[in-house]
Amino acid sequence: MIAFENVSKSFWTGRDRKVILDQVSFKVELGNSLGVLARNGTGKTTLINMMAGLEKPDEGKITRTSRISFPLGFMGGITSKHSATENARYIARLYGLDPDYVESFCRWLTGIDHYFDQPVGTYSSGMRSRFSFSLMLALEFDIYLIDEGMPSSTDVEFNRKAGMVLRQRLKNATVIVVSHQPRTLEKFCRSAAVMRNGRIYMFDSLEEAKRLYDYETHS
Ligand SMILES: Nc1ncnc2c1ncn2[C@@H]1O[C@H](COP(=O)(O)OP(=O)(O)OP(=O)(O)O)[C@@H](O)[C@H]1O
Repeated sequence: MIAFENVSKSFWTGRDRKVILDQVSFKVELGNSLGVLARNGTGKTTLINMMAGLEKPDEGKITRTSRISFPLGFMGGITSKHSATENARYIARLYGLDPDYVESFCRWLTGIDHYFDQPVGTYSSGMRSRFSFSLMLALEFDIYLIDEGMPSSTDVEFNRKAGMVLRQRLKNATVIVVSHQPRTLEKFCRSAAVMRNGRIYMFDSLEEAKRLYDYETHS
């Protein structure tokens, strides 16, 4: 479970305050995957980072009682000067998992062959995003945090394997996706919310959320 209680967050832009959340309260229970619709620049990444514990609220309380992933695509835990092998084994130890399992899972999923033993700094952006996604899937969380859908990979074999593993994980896991596109949320979510003007409006279905979002977008 993730619960926000009276959470506020804003940034000083040099001229005024950009309000991301203003006294917001909501809860995401296990099994109730949530999609949050928000227009670009409203604070999607900030919201996901707060759920992951990467950003602190200015006020209020965020409670996490489950194993919550880092945001999909987040490279913060990965060191560029070390190889994928070293990173995978180190991160496995941090999470109390078998390093042999995590290394071989990531090798299989990324399909980057001998580059797996080269420094991550030498990878293309596609290779990096495949590696960080494979790590997230190797670690098995209760709640997966996804910012704007799947990583854009042109590797057909990776997309096939990653999609298969993700579907398997989602049978037991809960997903929170933030996106500006309702289509991204359709695949994953049972309930939906709209984020705008520092507030989060919760709905039981994506259809209801889309009505408010479309109204906002077109008005
Ligand atoms: N550390 C920061 N300092 C100042 N302003 C920030 C900071 N982080 C984010 N912002 C501002 O807060 C707003 C929301 O940023 P955020 O990246 O969360 O939005 P987003 O909805 O994910 O954006 P996009 O759709 O463009 O990816 C933006 O105007 C951004 O410039």
